[in-house]
Amino acid sequence: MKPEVTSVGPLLAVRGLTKRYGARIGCADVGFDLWPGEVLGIVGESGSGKSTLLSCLAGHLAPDAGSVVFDTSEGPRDVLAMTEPERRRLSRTDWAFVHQNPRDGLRMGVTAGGNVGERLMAVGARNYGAIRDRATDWLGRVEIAAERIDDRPSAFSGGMQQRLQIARNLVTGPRLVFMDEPTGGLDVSVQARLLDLLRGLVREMGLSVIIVTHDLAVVRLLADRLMVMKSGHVVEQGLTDQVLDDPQHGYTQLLVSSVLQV
Ligand SMILES: Nc1ncnc2c1ncn2[C@@H]1O[C@H](COP(=O)(O)OP(=O)(O)OP(=O)(O)O)[C@@H](O)[C@H]1O
Repeated sequence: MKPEVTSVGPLLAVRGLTKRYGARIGCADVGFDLWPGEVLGIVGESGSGKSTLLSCLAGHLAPDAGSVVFDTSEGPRDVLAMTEPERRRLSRTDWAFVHQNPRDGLRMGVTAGGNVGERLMAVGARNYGAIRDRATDWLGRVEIAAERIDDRPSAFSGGMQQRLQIARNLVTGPRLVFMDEPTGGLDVSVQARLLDLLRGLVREMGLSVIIVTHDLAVVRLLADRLMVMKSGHVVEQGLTDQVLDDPQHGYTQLLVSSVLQV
């Protein structure tokens, strides 16, 4: 019998990632490993470089230096050295990206069922009935009533739109999910419910996630590990509870004590 091949390395290995905007630093010399099933939170005040870093990692922005090695099904590959079609394929199959604004991650002119179903079609699903069944199932998992399947997201509340974006992203079982302030821009009560839902899905699916947020409550609940950014640099990283309960860097201490308005 052939031995099962199991991956032994990190899912994502990032080294020396640097992006400048002219003389201004976006992010500088960022490095970390993300292991399968791990949730990494990236926190820092506004302008600290979180979005720049996430955009570079997800291939939306070309960094000036560094490497982002992803453990593809054919072995580790530097994402930055991939061709555009290769990267697009990765974004459709192994990767998912949950935007802060659901409008950036949904097709507003397509029905809720279509939004979820077209992701399945992008990875090869062809049977209409089976696609609709999977879409219905996923709407249920994100607490959207099945009877809304033929409604367009423009008829949904902000919270529903965000849950639909999550269903669209997770339906194909991605190996790595990027999230950019997924609970930002929502009412506090809606945020709490969404966070609960996300936590359930992350645990149930054993997702590997990189999540950017300025909200420490979000990472406290979701992230195994935390990276704290200031002025484009990582100033502290470690296990979430350790970093939040016993911050070593003065900047993290300020963040945690809420002296800094993030
Ligand atoms: N397109 C751009 N052109 C020039 N400078 C930029 C651009 N985007 C970001 N920056 C600068 O890069 C630095 C990091 O910004 P970035 O948006 O990554 O931070 P952030 O932590 O995500 O902030 P926020 O939480 O407000 O989104 C800031 O100094 C910002 O002014």
